[in-house]
Amino acid sequence: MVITPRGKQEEVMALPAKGHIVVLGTAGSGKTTIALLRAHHLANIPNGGKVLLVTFNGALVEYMRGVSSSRSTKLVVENYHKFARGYLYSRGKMPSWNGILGPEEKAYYIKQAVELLKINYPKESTFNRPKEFFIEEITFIEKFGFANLVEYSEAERIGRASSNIKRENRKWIFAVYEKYIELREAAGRKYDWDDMAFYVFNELQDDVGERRYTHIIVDEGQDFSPMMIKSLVEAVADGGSFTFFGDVAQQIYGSRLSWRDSGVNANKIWRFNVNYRNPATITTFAKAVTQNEYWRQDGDMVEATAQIAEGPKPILVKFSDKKREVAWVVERAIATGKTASTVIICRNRTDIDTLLLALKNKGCAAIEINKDTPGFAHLKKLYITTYHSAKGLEFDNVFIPYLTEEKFPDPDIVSGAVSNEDAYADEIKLLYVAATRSKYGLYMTYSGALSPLFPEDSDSYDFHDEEEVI
Ligand SMILES: Nc1ncnc2c1ncn2[C@@H]1O[C@H](COP(=O)(O)OP(=O)(O)OP(=O)(O)O)[C@@H](O)[C@H]1O
Repeated sequence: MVITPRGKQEEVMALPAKGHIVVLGTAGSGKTTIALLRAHHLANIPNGGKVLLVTFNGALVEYMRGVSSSRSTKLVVENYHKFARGYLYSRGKMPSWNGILGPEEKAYYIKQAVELLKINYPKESTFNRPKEFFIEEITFIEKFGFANLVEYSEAERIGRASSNIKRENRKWIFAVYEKYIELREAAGRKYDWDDMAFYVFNELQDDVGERRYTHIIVDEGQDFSPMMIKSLVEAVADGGSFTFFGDVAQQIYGSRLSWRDSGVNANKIWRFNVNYRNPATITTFAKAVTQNEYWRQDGDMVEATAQIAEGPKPILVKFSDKKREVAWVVERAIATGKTASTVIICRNRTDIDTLLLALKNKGCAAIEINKDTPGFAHLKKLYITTYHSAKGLEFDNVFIPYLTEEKFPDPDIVSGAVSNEDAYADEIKLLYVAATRSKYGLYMTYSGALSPLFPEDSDSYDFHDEEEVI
């Protein structure tokens, strides 16, 4: 389908190919579409330089590759970590074996660092805080890229409801961070996934060589850390352009940090407020999600003021047990998947496995979408995925099972978080993302008690008991 950019989309397409551009848009407002179209446009400038289109989600990288039929050798689409590894490798800073520390090992070394400092400072109570607290705080230091204690001490600690740290105690946390780096290096690991961007940025600052990319475009930018954005801005060639597309309502990777702290310097912020994907019935439901008590308001959020599509009101069905719930979801999803693209969105692997098995028993092999899904395309088929991997994608019909208190918010996330409020505020955005994937139908189910993250506004959906639908 050929898409003609409209309104503000058209204005963004026509912006000059230099400087910084920021586009904030509501779900379905064409951010990805315009990111792709602009990337092609820039890559086709005669004698122009190369273009890098970066997105967070691997499934979306594949989707974008699939959507762009006219492949230009000047356009590269990849996720941030591929870019970061490639760049560090090109500078001789990436060990050929895996030099990146995974999250579990990171947690292990941070714990070790705390234990070692405790021995040296037995009276310091900061070291008695839970391990999760240190992991979260060190990740914050990494994502911001504080180079020293002074920078860290002066920073406002944003995006966190509880456990404020007294400024005078930040030195202890920074000491844990430094000890962690020391232990990590002794084990031969140069980076973890959260601080690679810091090293990329520093390396770029020393790198006087020619930049590979003249234009860099970021899609789903709300989930990039300030340091990731900073490093991409730094990677642009002189006279080139950097364009940021994002939606703060869809920030689902728990960092709660703002693009505003990343050194992007745009004269004007473009706001896309026309939703081309969701019917008004779904934008009304999505809005009700943002009015739940656990949702944190953000001035950068863009509300949909107009919709193009039409569709039925979302439904919520209550079942007496999970078995019946799964049976209904499987039967209905198989039926709609025969005539329209349909997805079942789950919170975790276990739920996906349960549903895959139930689908298989009904003779249906659903297509699983994950970060490695090659050449994903939205055919008239049944797909299954997680909330996280559904990000950026769209389907005619969306099924969201298990919206029960017991499963959503995910109890593992809540128990591993420093505060319940933070975990709830992160989890509720998953529901917003999942609901806004739908171009037509939205079918939600639960058994037992309804999730506290579900909208309180019951006018935004139709409620049914199982007897009414079976
Ligand atoms: N100008 C347009 N005319 C017709 N359709 C459009 C237009 N712009 C976008 N669309 C369609 O709207 C849908 C949503 O677009 P897109 O996925 O780019 O939005 P998005 O802002 O990236 O959404 P999200 O943030 O929710 O993932 C797509 O099906 C796209 O083809």
